[in-house]
Amino acid sequence: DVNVNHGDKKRVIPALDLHCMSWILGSSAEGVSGALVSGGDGPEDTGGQEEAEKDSPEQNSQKTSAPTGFTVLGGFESKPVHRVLPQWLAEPDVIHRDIKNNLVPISNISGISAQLLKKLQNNGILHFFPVQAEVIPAILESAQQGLLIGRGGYKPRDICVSAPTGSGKTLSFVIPVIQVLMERVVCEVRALAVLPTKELAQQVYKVFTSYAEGTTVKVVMLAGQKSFAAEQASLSEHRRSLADIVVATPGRLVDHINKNSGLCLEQLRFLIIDEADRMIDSMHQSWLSQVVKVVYRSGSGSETTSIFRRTEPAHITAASLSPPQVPLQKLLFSATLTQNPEKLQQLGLHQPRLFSSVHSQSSTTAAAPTTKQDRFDFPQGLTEYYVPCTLSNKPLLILHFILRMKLSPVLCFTNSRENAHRLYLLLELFGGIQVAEFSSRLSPGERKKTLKGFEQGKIQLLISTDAAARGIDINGVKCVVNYDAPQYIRTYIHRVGRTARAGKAGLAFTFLLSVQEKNFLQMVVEAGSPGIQKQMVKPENLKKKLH
Ligand SMILES: Nc1ncnc2c1ncn2[C@@H]1O[C@H](COP(=O)(O)OP(=O)(O)OP(=O)(O)O)[C@@H](O)[C@H]1O
Repeated sequence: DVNVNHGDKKRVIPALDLHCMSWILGSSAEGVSGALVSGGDGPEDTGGQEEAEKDSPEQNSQKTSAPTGFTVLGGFESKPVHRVLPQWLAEPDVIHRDIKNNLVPISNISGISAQLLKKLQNNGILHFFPVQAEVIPAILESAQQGLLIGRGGYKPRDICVSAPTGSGKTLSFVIPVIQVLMERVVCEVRALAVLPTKELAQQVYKVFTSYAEGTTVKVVMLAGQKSFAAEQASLSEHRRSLADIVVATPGRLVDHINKNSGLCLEQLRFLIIDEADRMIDSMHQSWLSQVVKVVYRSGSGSETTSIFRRTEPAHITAASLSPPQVPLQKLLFSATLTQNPEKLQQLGLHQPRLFSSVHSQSSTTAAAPTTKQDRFDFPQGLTEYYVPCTLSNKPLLILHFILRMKLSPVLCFTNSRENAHRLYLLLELFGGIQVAEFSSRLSPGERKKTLKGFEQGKIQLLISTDAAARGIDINGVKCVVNYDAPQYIRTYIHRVGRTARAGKAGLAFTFLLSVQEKNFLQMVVEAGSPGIQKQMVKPENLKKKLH
């Protein structure tokens, strides 16, 4: 047996392995170097190393070098092995971060009908934000040939978009999808947007319906807002589809697929996955594989001989190129899209194209190693602060922000619904401010009413769990307070992203106990925050009368 040194790690290679290695060396040197790399660097192997070191102390003391004539390949001591990003992730199409200075007049983007341009104008949208100016033409271009794959088997590339919170990602898929579907003849479900929560589905549904109004395009929501039977009735009538676009939550979607409720996805052209990183995390529910299965159902049965059969993408052959079929294109959106290729792999993307605003020094190139933590972009108008605090002065601090600093409306996040409820009761008892809570304690109807009241300025302070952290677009939130510091960077980014939306300014304060400071600040800086400043509130300011 032999000890091989990998930098500061040692690995015992049994004599039998050495035999094998010299045999392999003769046939495939690459195989050996690969085996050694994974042996020395992979975290899975650490246990194995420790085991080996424990089991054979006398071997450890030997410090033997490789036998004469045997060369260890790879230069492990000087060259650590790094994972390299695939090119599409390492070199994205860049989206400008600065919204205000990169507005594009809506008429400059070709391919949008006069009817849609008019609607945009009526909704007060005269310019596209940078993400829209990049992504709308890309989606329109991918459907240039109509809804079918043309001769030659052209299949559009899937599109991934990583752009900050509040940068306008919703319209960047709503506009092109409506534009493409306006030209359809028969009503069939051709676009499916999947969102993680009821509230988000409702929000996206509203945007879709507002732009589909006056066209023949029909939008249906499957998010459990209505009874199952009512949703089923809205999908089809006498086997005729009543929906072009379906907006759904994964649970309800799978329910409709399993119960065969009349949701036909055999003509699905666009699969929109909003809040994509969260949706990847919920992949254990296997909603995506269920969708893909029903999309390609027509190609697997007895109708396979039909000219309009739809087959799952596989190797391209002359035969596979000839029949025209509808391609399924995936469109992914998130403010915190993972850069982890293994996670993205679960989505089965086809030649993906990434649009990202993550600034260049943080995005890794094919030659550079990936960093330990994903880096993201923050909205430009956001100013971040942390406020050192103690457990007992937190309630006084939040009152100080509202009553002294006059920062309302404030959206305040806690880490649990119990904490949200307790703080709500305490502040109600204190009196003098309009306060409400938002969590799963409330029914969907109550939640909707609360958000509306907050948006209308009837509520000064909304205390929420992470139920309102993602995607929710509440107009006029000036300030976000993390009453409880978030544990994960993604949670932080989505929470603070409820302010500083659409190029506006906003403030975010995070209350930090002294034990939390070091780790939290490190997490935020490593994620790419442009800077988080310290905001001290003097104890004497909290002692003065607040009313
Ligand atoms: N071109 C535009 N001009 C003016 N306002 C816009 C434009 N595009 C979007 N907005 C507004 O900006 C706000 C944020 O847009 P949107 O909700 O699409 O952001 P997002 O990128 O999806 O954010 P999040 O990641 O938090 O979900 C919305 O209120 C929307 O109406």
